Amino acid sequence: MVFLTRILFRAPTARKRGFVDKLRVYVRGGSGGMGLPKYNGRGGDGGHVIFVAKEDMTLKQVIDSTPNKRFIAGIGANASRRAIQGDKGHNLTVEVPTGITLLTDTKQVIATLNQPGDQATVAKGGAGGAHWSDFHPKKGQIRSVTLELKLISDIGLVGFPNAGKSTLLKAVSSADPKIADYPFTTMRPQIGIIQYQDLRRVSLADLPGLIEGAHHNAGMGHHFLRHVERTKLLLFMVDVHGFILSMKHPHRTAFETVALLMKELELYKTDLVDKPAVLAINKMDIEGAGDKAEELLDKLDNFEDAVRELPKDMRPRRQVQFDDIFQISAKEKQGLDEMKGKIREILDEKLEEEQKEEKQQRIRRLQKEASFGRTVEKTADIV
Ligand SMILES: Nc1nc2c(ncn2[C@@H]2O[C@H](COP(=O)(O)OP(=O)(O)OP(=O)(O)O)[C@@H](O)[C@H]2O)c(=O)[nH]1
Ligand SMILES: [Mg+2]
Repeated sequence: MVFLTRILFRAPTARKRGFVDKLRVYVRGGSGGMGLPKYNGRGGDGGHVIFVAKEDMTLKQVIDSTPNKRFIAGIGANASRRAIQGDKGHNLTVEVPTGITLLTDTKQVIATLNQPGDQATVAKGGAGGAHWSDFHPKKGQIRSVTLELKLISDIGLVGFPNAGKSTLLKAVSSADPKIADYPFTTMRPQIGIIQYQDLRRVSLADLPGLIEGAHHNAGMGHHFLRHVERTKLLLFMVDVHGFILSMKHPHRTAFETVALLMKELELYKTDLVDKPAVLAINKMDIEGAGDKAEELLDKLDNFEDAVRELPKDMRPRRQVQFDDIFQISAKEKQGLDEMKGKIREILDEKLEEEQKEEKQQRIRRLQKEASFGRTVEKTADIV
């Protein structure tokens, strides 16, 4: 029993399983080369450290390739009698996963590399010595950079532990996640692909379960929520029977888990609450589920009143508006086809809106360019 309790309450970290989604590295641009006063020679500039996004790359591979996590570019060559202009130091190009955000120690974003081939200079080389610097070279830029990986997926699954998220992922995609009857079975995000009959593919990310206080690092913490930041749709999932972490913890009803999920989301980032979202009420195959689902739907319909009945620290400030609510059994594969169909409609609508918006932006840009062209012509006429 003592052993079991330990398993249940240890807040596991994904790192233990070798999954890395955050990495801090040291980067240094090359120093410039010395100038040569006698011949007015100029030292070569130091090389830059450049991060470039590559598809199918993991942060683990970055560590494996450079275990000391230090990336240093080449120094510029000194000017000499034979080479008045010293050679430039070589740039160091480091391949990193696509979907990486690069941050300074003060959490300022240096760049986000969303597409394969996107690149960012993370440490500039120092200028070579020349007459304007008294022939003294400059040092290269030195800093620590944190690489944060955000998975790219169409749909992000958000739910308490044991809600059945992994069971759903397995039921609707070819992914084969671990499923078990204890909390925090999933310890790292995993993506599955839902393939529709017309071959349209939609990706679904299964994340470790969230519990109340996740923002204080309870359970697995809420840092995995970063992986839903760029999803197009949030799929909330609740066990219709609610959740209990252990006998020592209070039982939370399905409505309470929904409210707590909304709260954790807004505590992580307020604008996550505005993302399109749907709710899956799971485990409808178990006896008594119908009444409990009714109760939940009722409370969602009267959200403000229902929330007021909750203790203050459990109340979300804002309500996530669900575009649709489904009653399913992930285990028995009931209601999944309908849910998949509706989800696809929502995603397609969103895609259409995005394309329309892109088109309008293009038109606006072209109109702007055209009116700029006219202005230039008019100016030319006047001259
Ligand atoms: N009766 C029933 N059991 C289900 C259903 N969906 C999942 N379960 C069971 O619920 C337990 C938890 O399922 P998981 O899919 O591992 O839950 P999870 O949300 O991924 O949990 P974490 O990874 O811990 O966050 C397992 O024992 C599943 O077999 C369902 O629709 N009906
Ligand atoms: Mg799971």
